[in-house]
Amino acid sequence: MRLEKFRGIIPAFYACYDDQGDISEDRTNALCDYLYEKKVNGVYVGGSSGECIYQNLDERKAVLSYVANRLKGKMTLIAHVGAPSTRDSIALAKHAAELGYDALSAIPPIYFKLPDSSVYKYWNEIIEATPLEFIIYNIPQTTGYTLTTALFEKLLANPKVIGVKNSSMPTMDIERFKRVGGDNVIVFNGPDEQYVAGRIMGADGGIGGTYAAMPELFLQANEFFLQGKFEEAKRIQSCINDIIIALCSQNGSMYAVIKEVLNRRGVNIGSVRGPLEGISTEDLGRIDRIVTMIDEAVQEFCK
Ligand SMILES: CC(=O)N[C@@H]([C@@H](O)[C@H](O)[C@H](O)CO)[C@@H](O)CC(=O)C(=O)O
Repeated sequence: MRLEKFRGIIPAFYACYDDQGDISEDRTNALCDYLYEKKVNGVYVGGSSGECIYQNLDERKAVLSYVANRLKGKMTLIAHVGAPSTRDSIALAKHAAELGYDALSAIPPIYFKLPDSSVYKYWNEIIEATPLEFIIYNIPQTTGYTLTTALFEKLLANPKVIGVKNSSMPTMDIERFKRVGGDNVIVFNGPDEQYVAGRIMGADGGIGGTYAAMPELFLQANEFFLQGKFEEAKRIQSCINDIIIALCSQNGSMYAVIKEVLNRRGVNIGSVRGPLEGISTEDLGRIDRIVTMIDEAVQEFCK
């Protein structure tokens, strides 16, 4: 029961900028309200989709504050606090704890290739800095570090470690982490393209970078899974994958394209920070088509 609040569809929260590219409280609030109305189970704040890597400490603290002020008590809040140094990660963790977040999460150390002992120490120092529970973030394709089941098991010896957000591509990794952790550990599916497969392999829910562009579809995929309607789940996943491929096939980065999709859906959260590329004029017409794909899929599956 304790972990029930972490199950389901948890969109990775996007960075919300004003027209000058600064963090915008109003636009952050607008994204919070949109996700609340869509009835998602929680938000994962300040991760990859939050462009954490391109924001300074004060900006990241501000985002954590704005989201907590708007959504605390309305849904589950997870703060991603991974930063280049342990010191900054701990500062973010303490800030999130003061704001009443439900759990912390962090990528492993980046840039230098560090041994498992350093990664273990880094995560443990964050975990020990606050009373909050902790979710490990395994995303080898961006960090270059792959969490092993052995290190996962070692980390789980600390009862504050409640699970892993697994963004590696093999769904077998989900099955292995679940095997090690058992029922008292939450495993999140990371690759949105295989949400349904991840659930079948044992994931308890998902945290995803494309969920907020089409929350209705992921919530419905989750429902189909829970109802044992696997044919329908497979069909909606297939539609979602067509949309994700389109989101990733433009001149602008996937996040810039998603932000324009959201703009068309009535939520303006600005664009992306360099070096991520914004959308081009040729993208505009193609984004119209993506919005239509989402609308048609919602009409077909979410009655
Ligand atoms: C590599 C990567 O960015 N993976 C994404 C996916 O949600 C990804 O955007 C999606 O599967 C589309 O490829 C998430 O796992 C990351 C995420 O949720 C986050 O921290 O923002």
